[in-house]
Amino acid sequence: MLKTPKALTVAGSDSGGGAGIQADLKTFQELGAYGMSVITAVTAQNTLGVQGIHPVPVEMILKQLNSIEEDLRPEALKTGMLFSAEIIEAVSRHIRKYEWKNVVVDPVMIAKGGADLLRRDAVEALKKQLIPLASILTPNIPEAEQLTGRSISTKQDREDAAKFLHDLGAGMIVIKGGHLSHDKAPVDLFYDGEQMHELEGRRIDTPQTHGTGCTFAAAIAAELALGKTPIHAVKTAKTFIQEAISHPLHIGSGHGPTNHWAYRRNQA
Ligand SMILES: Nc1ncnc2c1ncn2[C@@H]1O[C@H](COP(=O)(O)OP(=O)(O)OP(=O)(O)O)[C@@H](O)[C@H]1O
Ligand SMILES: Cc1ncc(COP(=O)(O)O)c(N)n1
Repeated sequence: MLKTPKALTVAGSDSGGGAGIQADLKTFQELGAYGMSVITAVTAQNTLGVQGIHPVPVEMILKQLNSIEEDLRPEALKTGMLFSAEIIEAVSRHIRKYEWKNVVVDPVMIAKGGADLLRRDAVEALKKQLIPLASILTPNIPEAEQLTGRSISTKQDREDAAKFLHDLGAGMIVIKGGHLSHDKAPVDLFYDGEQMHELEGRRIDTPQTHGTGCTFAAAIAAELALGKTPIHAVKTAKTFIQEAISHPLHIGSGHGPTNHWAYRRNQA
């Protein structure tokens, strides 16, 4: 019997469906991994912004993790919005205890509209507890600046930041280029612990970029669950997000979601 690849997302729910758990599950499905979720926080959210955040109690997060551990152990997992130091510590302890492999950490901090998705006092827990467990860490440029305490403007700065994060314990790092200035291509920098690779992209001038980081990290996790190598996984994720941004859905009147089925449609 063929084994079904299973991928888990540990993240916040986005009622608007463009980011968080909802974006992750759609991405897993499109890439052929069976998707599972542990919800860390419920957000009331749409394309205009975040209207409310309700963190899930830690005991309930642990119950969700244990239910999956006992019966449905994933081949890969992805973390997104973790909101507090308490949640980061509980999730990290679980990953360590059960030696979960293929851990993609998207260090979500601030939503596109400016809402805090991670408490400021939780950054240290992220650095100390979770980053050392990351097989692949995927900060955007402002997140990499927060984690390294350095400002990042040049390519050399991005390479130095990737090395700094590797020294914190992350196995591999992708510094995403979405936040580079608008006249620049959104090149992502992938550091595999030995070599730097540039993941080329074409900038699409659109406001429909809600959940791009979630989708990108979820695509990496799905590919790792399918048994692909890290370099293959990040390259597929880059193509996946490029297609998803290139074929927007025009939903809502703010930062709309990307189009998760564009990749598969273009492969067909
Ligand atoms: N306008 C764009 N055109 C093409 N690719 C883009 C664009 N914006 C982002 N990307 C790509 O999308 C991926 C996610 O990058 P980004 O820097 O937007 O992450 P993020 O800020 O964490 O996203 P989010 O916070 O929305 O989840 C990267 O591969 C990046 O290069
Ligand atoms: C639950 C959740 N997780 C992550 C994001 C980040 O996505 P974006 O930066 O596009 O708002 C979000 N808005 N909501």
